[in-house]
Amino acid sequence: MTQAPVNVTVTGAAGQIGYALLFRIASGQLLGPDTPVKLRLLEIPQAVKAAEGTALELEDGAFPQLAGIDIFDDAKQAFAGANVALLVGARPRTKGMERADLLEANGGIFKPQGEAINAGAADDIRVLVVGNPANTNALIAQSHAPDVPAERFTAMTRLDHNRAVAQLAKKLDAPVGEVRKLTIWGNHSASQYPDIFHAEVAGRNAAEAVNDEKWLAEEFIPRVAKRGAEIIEARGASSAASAANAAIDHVHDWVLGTAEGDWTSMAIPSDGSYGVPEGLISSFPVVCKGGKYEIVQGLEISEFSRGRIDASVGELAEEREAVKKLGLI
Ligand SMILES: NC(=O)C1=CN([C@@H]2O[C@H](COP(=O)(O)OP(=O)(O)OC[C@H]3O[C@@H](n4cnc5c(N)ncnc54)[C@H](O)[C@@H]3O)[C@@H](O)[C@H]2O)C=CC1
Ligand SMILES: O=C([O-])CC(=O)C(=O)O
Repeated sequence: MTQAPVNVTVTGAAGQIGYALLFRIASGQLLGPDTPVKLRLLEIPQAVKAAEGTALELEDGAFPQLAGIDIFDDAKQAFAGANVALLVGARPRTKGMERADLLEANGGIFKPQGEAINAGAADDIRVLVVGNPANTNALIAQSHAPDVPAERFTAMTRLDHNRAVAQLAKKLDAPVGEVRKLTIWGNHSASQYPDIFHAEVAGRNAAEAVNDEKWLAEEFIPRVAKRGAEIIEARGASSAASAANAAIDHVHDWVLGTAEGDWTSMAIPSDGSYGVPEGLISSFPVVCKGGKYEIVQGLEISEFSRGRIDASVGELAEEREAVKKLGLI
């Protein structure tokens, strides 16, 4: 390891995703085993002590890739020099809260974090927003970082992607490693559209192999889209280790590339491809190479898919209007 350490800022470090995520980063799974990392943890003042406890445990891991840990309750300091930023901390919805209240509460978090990224992050900063509502939180942060290229702000739909891969593999009784080219379109919400029409399983077209539109419409799509709620119901808490795993996958593939002959799903600022209004942070099929992502072009979109993509993208456009009205973007 002769390389200079990469600064990775993680917000919400004392939360449940943070706890699962930090050990994976420290062990070299985010950026590869040869890249040393320095962790910069951001928490609210009341949770700094808990983050310090996690830092003690990280130390006890004796990870050769971990070059240091700093803990902050100030965003400007936490993002100073950041090369990778994982924005996990967010305000969860509580009883009686309307969607607009949630957007407003999160605006109070993602606006100053966007400003802090703009002020002090490294030139090669890459941002992944995990905290919900992830797509629109990413839009808020991005709009307050005018000096950072817009495409560096992304939101996480990789958990949805991985969930869809697993469900499809199970249906076809195939190993997950045989599933390729699946796509999540739209918002990380129940309106998302997991698309298997271009997917392949063991080299065969997945939709043809499944050959069961009823299963697709009534089981697969709702199961993937509502998996978050299913986990909450079963575990009594929202997905944490699987969300951390997906965050690792997202950044790993963005920096180190997607596998040859495959693609992944990332929520990224739309360039207008596939009729998604420009600027919305919406999930697309992407290929990553040389540290950059590119939308997979030229896929044929059936009527079945079109309606579902439009519905999810419509929801994103409504969220954008709502945060505009609140003066958050
Ligand atoms: N995009 C996705 O696929 C998924 C997103 N999520 C979302 O990720 C977020 C985090 O989930 P958990 O870790 O389970 O929540 P958690 O409640 O266990 O942890 C959140 C942490 O964020 C901290 N925090 C709050 N405001 C902060 C701020 N301004 N700066 C820094 N830290 C702050 C809190 O103190 C807390 O420690 C939630 O919004 C959740 O809905 C969860 C699963 C999947
Ligand atoms: O549903 C939730 O609250 C957490 C989440 O985003 C997911 O598991 O996909």
